[in-house]
Amino acid sequence: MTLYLDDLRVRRLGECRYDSPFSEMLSTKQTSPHYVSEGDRVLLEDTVSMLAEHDLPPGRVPSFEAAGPRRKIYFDPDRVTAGIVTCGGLCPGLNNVIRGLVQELTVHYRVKRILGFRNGLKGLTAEHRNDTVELTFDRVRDIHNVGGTILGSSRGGQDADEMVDSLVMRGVDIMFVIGGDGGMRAATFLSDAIKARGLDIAVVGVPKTIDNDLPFTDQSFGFQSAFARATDFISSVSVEAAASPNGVGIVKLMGRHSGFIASYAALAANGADIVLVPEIPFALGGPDGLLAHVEKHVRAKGFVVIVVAEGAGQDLIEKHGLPQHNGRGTDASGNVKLGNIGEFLKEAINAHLTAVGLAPTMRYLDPSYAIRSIAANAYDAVYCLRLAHAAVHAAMAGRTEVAVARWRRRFVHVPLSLMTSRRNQVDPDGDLWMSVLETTCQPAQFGTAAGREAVRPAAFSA
Ligand SMILES: Nc1ncnc2c1ncn2[C@@H]1O[C@H](COP(=O)(O)OP(=O)(O)O)[C@@H](O)[C@H]1O
Ligand SMILES: O=P(O)(O)OC[C@H]1O[C@](O)(COP(=O)(O)O)[C@@H](O)[C@@H]1O
Ligand SMILES: [Mg+2]
Repeated sequence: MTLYLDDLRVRRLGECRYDSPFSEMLSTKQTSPHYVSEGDRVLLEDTVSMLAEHDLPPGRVPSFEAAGPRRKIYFDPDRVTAGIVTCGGLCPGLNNVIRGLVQELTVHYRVKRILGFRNGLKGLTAEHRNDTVELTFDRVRDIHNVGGTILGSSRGGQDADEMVDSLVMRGVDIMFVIGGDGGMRAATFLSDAIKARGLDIAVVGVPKTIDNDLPFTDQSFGFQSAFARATDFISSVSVEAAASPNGVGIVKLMGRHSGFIASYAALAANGADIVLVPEIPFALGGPDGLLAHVEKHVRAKGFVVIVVAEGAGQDLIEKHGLPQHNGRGTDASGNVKLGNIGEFLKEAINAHLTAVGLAPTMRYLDPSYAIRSIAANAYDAVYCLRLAHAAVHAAMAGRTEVAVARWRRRFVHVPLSLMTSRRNQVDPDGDLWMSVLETTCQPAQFGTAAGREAVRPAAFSA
């Protein structure tokens, strides 16, 4: 998808007429290596070759509006009501973002009314719209020390017009939606419905995903805390596998369509022999298949450690798996329910090693919720706070249909629709995956493309 400057422009509700509380601080600021002034923009691309491909004058190259405070703002803080909602799966740092939004709104902009809608976007339905929490700084002061979200979250679709009715009835001028791809999509529908009615309500998204699968953001908040926690489980199975006869350690980590957690956790633990991600299909059987590779490790050093992302190898489960491992349908938000690749591998490897006379000791861990329910670490705490600052500045300056993100280390405004225009995935040709291959020494692929189709592993032969 080629993006042009106009695709990256952010919608504004109108002219900014009020002095911002930051106007004095900003009066002498200009772009420097560590600051982007409000009149400047941040490049979408960052290599000479990519820029050269466009062959455009500097003012036309694709670029994002920089996030941050403006000298003039759109909303009169005295008359603003802000709303906050968290939706979708949990992720470390949700409470930090809520706290940061409330702190910035109340301390600097002196906004007096902030409503927390409960249990995700369900909280904006007619049935639940009056069941809100008044968010004051006192109420949120200590919430960043715990995981989860004080507002609750949920999955499942809602009617956009009903949600707009709720915002109107509760007098909300600015709505902050902290959510993943589903939440960003819902925020886009909400913005569309607001625009169709000609209402003066800003919608600002704070992208949240433990899977790190949202585009136009270097890494999503909470991701670092989550993969750091995941390394503990890799270490545990490594210790167990190494101490057991023919030990096989398997850790299944979250990552529905993107193997970032598995890749980063494996790099951090630096103890995995094999990493399997949804982006790179693999074959089980055959001389260069996964099972042969596992066997090689067990024969050579007595054990093997495998890190697998939950979305990996779904084609194999469909084809060779036992019915209890299959995925079934979709969840309330329309996300596919995946087959259990961890259990599938456990049985396939157990059967294979037993068949070749290496009866294994299997050590399997599925820490899923244990890694996403924790509090944010120090790095993510800072990141969440800065995203919250950016979101409040964007909203007060009348930006709408926008998400705040960190792109190439700068905080920027990304049009909401772009956040769901593609999925961030581990690039098999990218340098992250190269690092995984360098670290694990696993082959670039298990089985040839043709082999992946044709080879049926012995363990699952009819
Ligand atoms: N296609 C959709 N249409 C309308 N609303 C959606 C859609 N997908 C998701 N949503 C809304 O976004 C919320 C969160 O989506 P979900 O996929 O569960 O999590 P996430 O935001 O983490 O990806 C859902 O509760 C629902 O309200
Ligand atoms: O059991 P739940 O709540 O549906 O969550 C499971 C899924 O949530 C995820 O963490 C991602 O969810 P989000 O898109 O909501 O961030 C996946 O990795 C995982 O498959
Ligand atoms: Mg999602």
